[in-house]
Amino acid sequence: MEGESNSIQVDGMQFSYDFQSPIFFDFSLKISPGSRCLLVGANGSGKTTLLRILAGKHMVGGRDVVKVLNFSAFHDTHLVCDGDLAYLGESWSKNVGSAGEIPLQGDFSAEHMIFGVEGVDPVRREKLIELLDIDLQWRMHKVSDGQRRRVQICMGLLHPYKVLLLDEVTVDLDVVARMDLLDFFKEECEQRGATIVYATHIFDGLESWATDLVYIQDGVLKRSEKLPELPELKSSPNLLSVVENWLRSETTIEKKKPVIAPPKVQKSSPFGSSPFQSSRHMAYFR
Ligand SMILES: Nc1ncnc2c1ncn2[C@@H]1O[C@H](COP(=O)(O)OP(=O)(O)OP(=O)(O)O)[C@@H](O)[C@H]1O
Repeated sequence: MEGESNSIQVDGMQFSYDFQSPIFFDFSLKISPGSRCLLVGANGSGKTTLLRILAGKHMVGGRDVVKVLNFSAFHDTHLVCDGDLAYLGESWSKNVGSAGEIPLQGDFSAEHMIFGVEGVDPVRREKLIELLDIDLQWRMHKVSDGQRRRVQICMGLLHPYKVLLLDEVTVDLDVVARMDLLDFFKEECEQRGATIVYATHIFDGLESWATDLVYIQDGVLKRSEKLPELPELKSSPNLLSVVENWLRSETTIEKKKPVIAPPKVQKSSPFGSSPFQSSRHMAYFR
């Protein structure tokens, strides 16, 4: 089967928040194993939404529409439970700490947070603590945003994922931490065949880091290319100027037409019946 060769495969996806018109309409994407794929696009183009869908946080379509490692991102919960699929997104910055998306109240040390994750290879844990220069005595409610972010990243990487989804997680990191982390990710892809999708607006040092580039505009896939083969990169000084040119020359995409009427809420189902609607309410139980 063709899908087996891709770490991520999206076929004809449609997604809308609540009863709004679809952000994604007939959206398809393939990402191969070992890729370090940059996901770029203007603010509001759908990067976070796409990553959250890939992370299994929204139910979209049927089992075959959004596949990660050839399993359904939403339905096959073992992807996340076994650590094969990891997602690093929303910042903990406004919370003391966090267990997934649940904010924690209280005085926790970095050690308490990191060593609270079970079933972890101690060598990998030590490596990450060292890489991210984490002081285990840090009190999570007193550290800086960047220090808190390091603990969040460390916890998210403790299990050796096969697919890692990153939603601009390096934004609070200093340049040394950022570059060290990018090197670590590269090593993970090259040595273990891990696949990384990284949504970012910061392109420093990424020309030689990324293998693939996906550009979306208003939920539409505009480009999906191998980075070394990107023609614009041959005539531009860097990736920043390539992406800047793309975003500056964006013209309004004709509004996508919803193909489904807003579902009538049926008595038998509190959530309506359309398989295309967002099912965030279900994600809350995960
Ligand atoms: N929870 C939500 N409910 C309704 N609409 C939403 C929700 N989250 C995002 N949107 C809308 O979906 C669209 C895509 O948002 P998304 O956050 O995916 O964009 P993005 O590309 O990640 O943007 P940024 O670069 O600013 O992070 C935007 O128009 C946004 O207003």
